[in-house]
Amino acid sequence: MGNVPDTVKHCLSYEQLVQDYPWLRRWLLEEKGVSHNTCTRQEYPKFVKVVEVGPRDGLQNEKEIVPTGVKIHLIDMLSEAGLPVIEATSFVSSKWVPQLADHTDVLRGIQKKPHVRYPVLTPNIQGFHNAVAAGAAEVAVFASVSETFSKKNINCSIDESMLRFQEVINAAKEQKIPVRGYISCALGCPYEGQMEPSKVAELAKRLYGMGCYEISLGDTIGVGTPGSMLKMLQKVMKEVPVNALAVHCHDTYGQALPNILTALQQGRGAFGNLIQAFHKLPTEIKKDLSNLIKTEDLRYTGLIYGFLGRGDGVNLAKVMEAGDFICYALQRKTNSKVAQAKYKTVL
Ligand SMILES: CC(C)(COP(=O)([O-])OP(=O)([O-])OC[C@H]1O[C@@H](n2cnc3c(N)ncnc32)[C@H](O)[C@@H]1OP(=O)([O-])[O-])[C@@H](O)C(=O)NCCC(=O)NCCSC(=O)C[C@@](C)(O)CC(=O)[O-]
Repeated sequence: MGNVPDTVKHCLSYEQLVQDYPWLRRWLLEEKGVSHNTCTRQEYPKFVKVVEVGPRDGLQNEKEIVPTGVKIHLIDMLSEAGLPVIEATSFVSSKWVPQLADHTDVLRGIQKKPHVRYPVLTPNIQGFHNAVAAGAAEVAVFASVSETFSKKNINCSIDESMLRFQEVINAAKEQKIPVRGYISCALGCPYEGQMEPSKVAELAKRLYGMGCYEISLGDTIGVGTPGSMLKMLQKVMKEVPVNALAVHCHDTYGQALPNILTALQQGRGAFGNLIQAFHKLPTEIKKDLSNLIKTEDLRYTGLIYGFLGRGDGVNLAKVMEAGDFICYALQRKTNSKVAQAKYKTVL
């Protein structure tokens, strides 16, 4: 591609720029000897699955208990918006996460749509049994690559957590219930700092080997960059098939979107999201710096770059309505850029 700098070559809207600006086209051709036809776009997967985690991850650390009816309505609105997977709640200890103590009522109260999946988090066999009794048809276990984080989050070592998860996975297999596996701190831990990509890969391999159908790699505190994401994924992809990987990006430093785009360029097909509400995890673990990428923002980018919106049935306006609803219920201002944008006509 001649002397076109990498930054331009990799600019996602390069083709559009060249089309829109004849002087740029002429300059490239005459000065640099580059025909615009030789420039290619970055490739994205044809299909990207969005796992909406707002009702669980977004709400789990709200100090004031959100009424069960609000949670149910939020999930129903997200179902109406056409999102294919909505993580509904967690079957964890109410002493650890009081906000989600109403997990059974939430799961029983929502209007389940036939084509929508509603996974729930289950840290152990007790959580699994409770979840199944409440009607869960899919569950997720959540490990961490950091020993300290594991202790603080689920009160056991990584090895102990694996024994618990194996128990959950075995029971789930018997009932033909699919299990997702999360790995927290894949790009950094609030206690231990940087994590070795090879350790993430090893843990991902373990969880996948144990029977998780998908491994979601969590940038739990949002410290990743496209560079560290790429490095980590390259290791993990050697151990787990690419179509069984997902990313779950927090946006502490505003890097979630570039990190997701980097992952998508490697072929990842799924990632966790959050509609507009602020995201907070147990304050001790995440302070309130971290917030997940907003579904509206991700979807907007996806529509523009073409990796979302190809007849997948997700309605951005309805996702935004759900965001407005939960922000109103929590009396928060949205921090979604798309929701804040004044001019909506482009949508
Ligand atoms: C794992 C435990 C339960 C261990 O907690 P523990 O205190 O070690 O549990 P235990 O086995 O010693 O039992 C103590 C009590 O908890 C009860 N208990 C035991 N298990 C359950 C259960 N499943 N559901 C309800 N109750 C339960 C058990 O019955 C007993 O009750 P008691 O006899 O005292 O009345 C606890 O540490 C816990 O609930 N942790 C969850 C914390 C959490 O949800 N954190 C946020 C998750 S988000 C995340 O991890 C990151 C993610 C996924 O978003 C991705 C990313 O961003 O990286």
